[in-house]
Amino acid sequence: MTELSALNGRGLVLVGCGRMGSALLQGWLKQGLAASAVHVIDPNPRPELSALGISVNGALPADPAVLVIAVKPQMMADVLPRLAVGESTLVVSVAAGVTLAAYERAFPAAPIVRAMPNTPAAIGQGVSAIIGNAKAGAAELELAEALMSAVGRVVRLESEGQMDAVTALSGSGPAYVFHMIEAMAAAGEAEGLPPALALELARATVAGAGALAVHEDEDPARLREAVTSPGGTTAAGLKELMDPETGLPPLMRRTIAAAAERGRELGK
Ligand SMILES: NC(=O)C1=CN([C@@H]2O[C@H](COP(=O)(O)OP(=O)(O)OC[C@H]3O[C@@H](n4cnc5c(N)ncnc54)[C@H](O)[C@@H]3O)[C@@H](O)[C@H]2O)C=CC1
Ligand SMILES: O=C(O)[C@@H]1CCC=N1
Repeated sequence: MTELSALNGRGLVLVGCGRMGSALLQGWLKQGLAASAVHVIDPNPRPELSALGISVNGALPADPAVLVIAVKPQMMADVLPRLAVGESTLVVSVAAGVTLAAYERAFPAAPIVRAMPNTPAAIGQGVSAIIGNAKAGAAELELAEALMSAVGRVVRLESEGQMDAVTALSGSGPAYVFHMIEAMAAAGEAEGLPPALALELARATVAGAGALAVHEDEDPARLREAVTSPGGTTAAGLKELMDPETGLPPLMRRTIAAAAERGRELGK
């Protein structure tokens, strides 16, 4: 695995240091990237960046090892024409929707990797999917994997065509899970629990079930069955939740389809 300290000589430029950019940056600094090697471009930078010794909106290195783009897709038309890198800089973008072809128009000589992380990256528990363009060889993909591994797991995609589905599932997915916590808590309240208690139970249940799902590395259907006593409470609840017409499966199908479609629109 590539060591991020290997970037300290030529440096890394981060364009956009909001929620995702700063989560990545924290991971990189923990993995040995020197603050002095980081150059952030952001019109609204977080104040703590300069205190860390990071260059903010200053002069950029002529030939950085990596250029990471973490601005909103809607900003891309404004941002890309202001950036220029050559063939020896790896471009990594985490933006939803925007295609490799769009980055190739801006950086025709560069190896380019699209990465799709998610917000648990902020605590090192993210999952990112990566896909590179034709100029991104084994070394570049390994470097991109090292960058994204700093904030969690990494999977490599077989084709860019998978990226909108990935974005809809794992990129946006934390929001669905957070909403499930909200919905479970609201339902607990409706059954008479005090709001704080309902929220604490919902949050701890989702966290515990998530941890168990990963820890056991078992089919989630088996884990579900282990909760479900015949004729018991869970079976009664699941009868509603798993209803093929009105339950979670068709709802999740529509949810992920809508998110994937939005990704395709953002890429146009
Ligand atoms: N938030 C999430 O869950 C995820 C976000 N992403 C992608 O990450 C990217 C950033 O999203 P967030 O961090 O959530 O947004 P954000 O709004 O928190 O951060 C965007 C940052 O870009 C900066 N910015 C705006 N215009 C700029 C410009 N012209 N030059 C440089 N910086 C500029 C803003 O000041 C802000 O700090 C998006 O493309 C999004 O699709 C990907 C995966 C998950
Ligand atoms: O909502 C969005 O567009 C971004 C991409 C995945 C998560 N947040």
